[in-house]
Amino acid sequence: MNLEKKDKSIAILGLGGVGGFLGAKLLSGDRPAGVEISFVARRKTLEFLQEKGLEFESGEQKISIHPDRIQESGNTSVPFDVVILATKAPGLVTAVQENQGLFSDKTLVIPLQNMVDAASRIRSFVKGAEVLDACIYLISNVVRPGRVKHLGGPGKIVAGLPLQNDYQWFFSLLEDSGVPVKLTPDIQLHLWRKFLFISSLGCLSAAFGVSFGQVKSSPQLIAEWRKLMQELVALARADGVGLTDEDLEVTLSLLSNFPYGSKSSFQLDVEQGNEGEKAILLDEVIEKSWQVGLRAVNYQSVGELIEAKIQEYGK
Ligand SMILES: NC(=O)C1=CN([C@@H]2O[C@H](COP(=O)(O)OP(=O)(O)OC[C@H]3O[C@@H](n4cnc5c(N)ncnc54)[C@H](OP(=O)(O)O)[C@@H]3O)[C@@H](O)[C@H]2O)C=CC1
Ligand SMILES: CC(C)(CO)C(=O)C(=O)O
Repeated sequence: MNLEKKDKSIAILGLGGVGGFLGAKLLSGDRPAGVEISFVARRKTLEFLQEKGLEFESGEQKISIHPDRIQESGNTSVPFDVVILATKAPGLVTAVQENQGLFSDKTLVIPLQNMVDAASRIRSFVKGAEVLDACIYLISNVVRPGRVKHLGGPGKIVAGLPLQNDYQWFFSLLEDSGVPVKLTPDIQLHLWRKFLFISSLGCLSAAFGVSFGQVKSSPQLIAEWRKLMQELVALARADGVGLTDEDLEVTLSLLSNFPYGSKSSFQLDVEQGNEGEKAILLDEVIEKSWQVGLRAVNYQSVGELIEAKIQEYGK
């Protein structure tokens, strides 16, 4: 890859499943000398990274990785060329607000949360930086703070088209590091299709305490899942995004890509008595449906079951 004369800098904010995966890929790949990579972390993750670096496991590969710089979240002052946002959805806006030093009007910002509107929520806090709608196809979890295990998925990033052409070096670097990239004008459709899967299956599996395999083998659960997806399709259409019944069938078929015992991360959170990304995956679906005159009654029903489970497991 040819770099321009000016050096380039990349910050990853949030070093969990997604941030750790990308950090490990970028740092263990064939990185040109002019590219600096920094981690922005907090609490136990920060301590572990400072002491031991990032421990990353994928299949047979087990590596320990040290970025060029590790910064404490909330204590950042130098703007970067690219900032990857990899916190969970509920903490996204706060993380951005408390790290405004990372951004300038020359920065490209890539939020990777499972949300349909992450970019628009943070745009006013990033000092005129360009923010791309984006998502990542991956299964990668924190084993303990600072230690990340990649379980599956290519880590492919799908993003909207940047307004300027200045960022090709970054997308080439990702590709060269083994992270596939697709830039598309249809990013809203991609985000909604992903959300269709993550939100409906996450809520269903959390509400009934079932693995993906159990869902697949139960006609009754599949019927419940369809009802949730129909409510999302209606909401997407009200939002001007043309999800179709075919998207719903494709989403159903995605279950075959997962091992029988797979669980959604939302279900794992609920089983720990945590809300996890409930605000985005469930509460806002109900609220936004209401705002456009739809009644997401099936989401409301699973919401009650999930609330009871959080109370039960949280005791
Ligand atoms: N994991 C996956 O395979 C996939 C996840 N996603 C989505 O990507 C997003 C991230 O998920 P995931 O990586 O699993 O989440 P994790 O919880 O594993 O990682 C989030 C990390 O962000 C850190 N963080 C939160 N707030 C801040 C802050 N203010 N400053 C610095 N660090 C912060 C957390 O630290 P702390 O522990 O201190 O809170 C944690 O280390 C979610 O929206 C998820 O739905 C999408 C596709 C796949
Ligand atoms: C479905 C899965 C495990 C993989 O994309 C996921 O990301 C989630 O549950 O949030």
